[in-house]
Amino acid sequence: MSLKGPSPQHHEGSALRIAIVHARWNETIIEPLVAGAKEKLLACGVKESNIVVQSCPGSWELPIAVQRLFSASQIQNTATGGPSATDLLASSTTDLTSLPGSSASSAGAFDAIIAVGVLIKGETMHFEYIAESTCQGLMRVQLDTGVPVILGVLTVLNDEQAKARAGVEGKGHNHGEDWGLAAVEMGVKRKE
Ligand SMILES: O=c1[nH]c(NC[C@H](O)[C@H](O)[C@H](O)CO)c([N+](=O)[O-])c(=O)[nH]1
Repeated sequence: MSLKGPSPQHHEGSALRIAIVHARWNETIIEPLVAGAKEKLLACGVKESNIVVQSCPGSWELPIAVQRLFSASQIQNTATGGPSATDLLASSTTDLTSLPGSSASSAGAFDAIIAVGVLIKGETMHFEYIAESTCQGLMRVQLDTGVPVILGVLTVLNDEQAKARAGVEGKGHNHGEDWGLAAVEMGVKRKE
């Protein structure tokens, strides 16, 4: 067993509804990661009809793409102690629920969300800024909503590292599988 991977546990996912939100940059890596996560969801009993897959342009958009799955009333920005989204809605003169992406979607029914992106270091500092902001943003969404958001964002220094973490060309291990298992575990625990 790898020194690094999570120690395996089995959790039964037949009652879970899971969303996978993935970026479209570096799609030759994204695709196997998403497939690996979905394979493990199904292996744990999650119904195919309860797995929703959506995409966004890049990893920078992942936090807002995940957050827009929730209605404003499901987002409590308790992290800052500020007014909840409900308070803001009540005081707002604008009907925020009419804004695109703020519809009271059925996202509240999601038991966990997997956010998948592949960031590959280039010649500039762009990588660092996106990586930090995306990770902080996804952490904030999960704490604001109470719905586990599994961090499926690879932050690698070159293509070879990305391939090894997606199990591409028979190399390494597909981390998407770990993210699928984590989503089932956290989704089950959220319902306990
Ligand atoms: O998902 C990624 N987005 C990337 N950039 C796009 C970014 O996520 C946004 O989509 C874009 O800046 C528009 O907001 C990447 N690089 O720039 O290298 C990358 O490697 N991976």
